[in-house]
Formats: sequence, structure tokens, C-alpha cells
Amino acid sequence: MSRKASDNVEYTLRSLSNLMGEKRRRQQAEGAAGSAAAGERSLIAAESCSSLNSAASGAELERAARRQFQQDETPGFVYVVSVFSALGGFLFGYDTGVVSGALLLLKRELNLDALWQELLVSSTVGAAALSALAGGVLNGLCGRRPCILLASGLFTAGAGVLAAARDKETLLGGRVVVGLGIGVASMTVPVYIAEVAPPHLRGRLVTINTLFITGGQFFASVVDGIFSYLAKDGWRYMLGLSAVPAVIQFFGFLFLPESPRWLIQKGQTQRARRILSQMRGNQAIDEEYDSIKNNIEEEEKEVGAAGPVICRMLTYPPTRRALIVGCGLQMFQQLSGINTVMYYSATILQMSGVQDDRLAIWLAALTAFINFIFTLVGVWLVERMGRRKLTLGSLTGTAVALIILASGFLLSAQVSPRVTLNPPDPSHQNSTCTKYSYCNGCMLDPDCGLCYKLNKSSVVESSCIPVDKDSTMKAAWGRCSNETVFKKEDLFWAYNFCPTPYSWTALLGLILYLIFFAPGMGPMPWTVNSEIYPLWARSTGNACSSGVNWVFNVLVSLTFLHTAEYLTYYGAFFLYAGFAGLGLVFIYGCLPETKGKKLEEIESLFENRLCTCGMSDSDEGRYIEYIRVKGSNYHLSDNDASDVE
Ligand SMILES: O[C@H]1[C@H](O)[C@@H](O)[C@H](O)[C@@H](O)[C@H]1O
Repeated sequence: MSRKASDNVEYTLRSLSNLMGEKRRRQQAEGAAGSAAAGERSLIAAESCSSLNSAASGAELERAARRQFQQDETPGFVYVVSVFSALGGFLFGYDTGVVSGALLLLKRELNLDALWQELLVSSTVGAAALSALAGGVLNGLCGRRPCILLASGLFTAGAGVLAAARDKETLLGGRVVVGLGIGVASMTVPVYIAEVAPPHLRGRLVTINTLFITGGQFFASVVDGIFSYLAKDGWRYMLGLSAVPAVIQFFGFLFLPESPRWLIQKGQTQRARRILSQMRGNQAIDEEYDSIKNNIEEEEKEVGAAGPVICRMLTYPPTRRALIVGCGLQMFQQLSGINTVMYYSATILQMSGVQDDRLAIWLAALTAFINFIFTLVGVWLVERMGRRKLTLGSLTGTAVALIILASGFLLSAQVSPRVTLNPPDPSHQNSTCTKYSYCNGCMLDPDCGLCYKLNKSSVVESSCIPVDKDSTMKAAWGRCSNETVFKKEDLFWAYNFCPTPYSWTALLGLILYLIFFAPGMGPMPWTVNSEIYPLWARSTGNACSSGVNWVFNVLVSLTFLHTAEYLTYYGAFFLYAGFAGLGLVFIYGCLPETKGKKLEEIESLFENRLCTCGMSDSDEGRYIEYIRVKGSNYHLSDNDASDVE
């Protein structure tokens, strides 16, 4: 039987073997190792016997087995529910991505200074950080469904306020409302999907949420491109369009169910059973239902129900370890610089010789597209490679790409063209720009740009001039102050970069970065966080880790320009490469493999000391697959005979 087909098999005996492994560990700890191993051997021997007997009835039984699990295919309903909730991810991506294009138009129409531009961008991310943290309490108290409804309500209201805004204060209000929606959605959606998905599809379905995030970012960049041609009110469409998916999600969720796991926790067992069987089609749900229920009862006995959840999480070693792993993953995702790389993609592209501004906008959309397409690769890989290998591979590639990107900036800085002309400032204001003798200094000063000509590929007749206050695409005065005129005269204007023969290295680094980051480091922190906490700690665990993601998002993006000023661009990217290196050590040591495990089994992965996962890598290839046929267990595939001891 092919591996692909067997992936769809009910995990009855696989979970039995996991439980046996767990039981063995416990019994060994109690000093009863010998008898436990004997007990387990006899169990496995019994299974092998049953498989031998089954083999006797040969092909007929195998055919029955195939028929059974073909019928057991996951019902479409799970996909519908996942896609509707992932619209929350789409809105997260859209609303964080669209603002850069909207700002270009807004700053002209509403005369926004740098502080207001900064406020409109970071207020959303800041509000998201706060509401992700608060979302934990809401999720625990009211359930996942009301939280998703609340998020889509906030997205709709925010989009309405933004589209109708008449002044910058209203815009700020709208951006805060949207940010509150993003925070709640970012922590609720992965948890909800993980709780309704069957174990063998969970990774893939939760990763679809990140696919929707990057899809939203890509769509936003296309909308930015299209409406940038509309000088008046273009930003209203850009910011208001997100109301469409938000309304669709709101009405969709009025008809979609609550998470069965949350319902069982709250004692609403009949409703939970009904929803679970709806989600599993014609598959038997008794085993899953019992295992969720037993787990909740055991958790209550083990951890107790007194005190705030976060305190209980911190004092109970398995959840404390899970929290460290979850928050660490989210922190390293942001510290490896994804949002500055995306934000600076237009600059990096311009460095590599793209001179046309409109073309740069569309090429930035291409960057978002690469991020999106390679997240799709992650959706495909997550159930094949598993979370651990995918994250490790992705972060290794990301670190290498960052080194290439940084080297591109370093080489460009080293062969930085000289400033050869020093025209007098007609306004007689003493600008700092005219003091730089090399392009490198000029490009690091946010007020200046380089105006130059090209002789073959070398820069000639260059001058460092203040940038126009309304547009970074031209100089405030002099030869490069009128775009249409200077382009006709074969003059070029470089803002934020220096034209050098090595610029392509940075472009190569950018593309490699996205190819490696998008399938693993982009989605895995969200996916892993949705599955590593036991039910009682799931909302709080996800609230904390999403909060960490947003806080580091703000920190990294707000400090980028200052970091670049103190350390230069290449210094900043080398710094992110260093963080990625640290992240690799952390992930190698601390991230266990959760692929294919039931949510209820995952807690046992954190029973060992923190950061000892690297030592158990050799166990990963072990794989036994069984299915249940009409009450008896039929051994379907066993790729490693040594598993049967
Ligand atoms: O997983 C997502 C994704 O990778 C996005 O592209 C990025 O902007 C977000 O910050 C991140 O959380």
C-alpha cells in the first residue's frame, strides 16, 4: 500500500503504540521496567498474530481494509470550516500589507509627517499585540467561534472607519480597531483549525492559515499597485476593501460550529459529539471523543483547577517547556527579519538596477508572490517532512540567504561611488547631504539621495542632494528634482541604495531568503503553537506566543532604520543572520516532532528535560501504520521490522 494512501488511515494502533511507549516510560520510572517490557511484547505479539491470521484470509481482507478507509476520507466540511477561519489569516496579511501603498497616497492628501506615518503603521501592530494577549482569556471563557466572529466584526468596522475617514485622527482609530481584530484572529484561528482537524491533516490545515496570511499580503500589494494610479481617494479603496472577506467570514461563521474540544471542556458533551461526527464523516468518533474526555479529566487531576492559567502553566514543567518552545519559535521568526526583508524589498530591487518607481511597486508584489507560493510548498511538505525537519531546513537556508544578502550590501558599500559634484543649495539652508564624499554615507542618511549619470556601468557626475519631502522618488532641488525631465536627460536618482556592480548579490539573497523562509519559518511557529499545549492551557499558550510574535514584529521593524544607521545595512542583515543561527541551536535542541500525534498525546513530548530533542532525532524515522477493520485490528504496513521488538 502506498505511503500516501496509508496517510489517510485511522490511527488506532499507531496511537496505541504511542500510548504503550508512554506507558513504558512511566513504568520504567516506577522501577518496573522488566515486567512492562514483557507486557508490551505480549501485546505486540498478539497484534502480530492477529495480522498473521488476517494474512491467512489474504487479499479479501486487504480489499475490505482498502474499501473501509477509502470511505473514511476526511469530509469536505473540515476543509470548509478551515478555509472560512483562515479568512482571518487573509485579513491579517491584507491589513498589515496594504498600509505601505496607502501611505504613499495618504501622506500627500492629508499632509502626514513622519511621526503620523509611523503611528498609522505601528498602532495596528501594537494593538494586535495587546489583543492577542487578551484573546487568551476571551477564548477560554467564550470559545473559539465567538472570538472569530468578534475578529471579523472588528475587521469590518475598522475597514468602514478607514474608508470613510476625513482626518488623520479617525484613520488612527480605524487602524487600532483593525489591529485589535488581527490580534484576536492571529491567536484564535490556528487553535480552532487544530482542534477540528483530524491528526493526519492538522499540520497541513493549520499551515493553510499562514498561506492565507501571505496570500493576503500578496493581494494587498496588487491592490496597492492598481490603486496607486488613482491619485485621489485611492487609499479609501485600498483600506476599505478588506470589509469584503471580513463580512463573508462573519456570515459564514454564524452557521459554523464551535470547537468540539472546547465544548467537551465546558461539559457540553452532546453538542460536542454531534459536531465531532459531522467533522469526521462516517468514521467512528468514540475513540477520539473518549481520549479527549479522559485527557481533560486527567489534566484536571494532575494540574488542579485553582489559580490563573498562566501561573499553572509556569509551575507545571511540561506546559512551562511547551511555552518556552512556542514563544521562542515566534521570537526567532521575527528576529530573522522577515518583515524588514519584505518592507525593504523595493529598495533591494532598486539597488539591483530597477529604476522605474512603478516597476518597483510591481516587483514588490512579485516578492510577496514568492513568499506566498513558497508557503504553499510548506503546506505540501509539512505532513511529509514533519515540523522539526522542515523548520530546521528552512532556518538554515534563511541564515545562509541573510549572509548573502548582507554580503551584497557589504560589497556595494565597499565599492561605494564617490560624490564628485557639490552644487550650492538654492534655498541656502545648510543641508547635511552636501557633506558626504561617498554614496555610502549619503544613502544611510534618510534625508538624502544620490543624483548621478552612468558612463557604461560606472557612476559619474554624482551629487548628494536632499530628498523631496513629498516623494522619495526625486530630489528637493537641482538636476534630479523633476522626474520627467531628469529621466529624459539620462540622469538617475538613488534613494536608500548605491548603484554598484554587486547589487545583484542582494537580489539573489532576497529571493533565496523568501524561498527558504516561506515554507518553514513562516508557518511552523503558528502551526506548532496550535498543537503543543494541553487543552486547559491552549488559549493562554497561544495568546502568549502570538503576543511575543507581535511584540518582536514591532521591535524589529521600528529599530531597523536605527540599526542600519549604527551598523549599516550589511551590519543589520548580519545581525539577523546571527539571530537565525541562535534560533537554529534553539530549535535543534528544543523542538520535538508533533507530526501525526493526537493533540492529547503531545503533552507527553514535553515530559523530558527541556532541549533534549536533538538527542532523540534517530527515532524519527520509525513508523508503524495500522487500521481497524470491523472491530479487529489489521496490521496494514510496517516500514521498519525493528519496531516489533
Ligand atoms: O508567518 C507570518 C508570515 O511569514 C508573514 O509573511 C509575516 O509578515 C508575519 O510576520 C509572519 O508571522
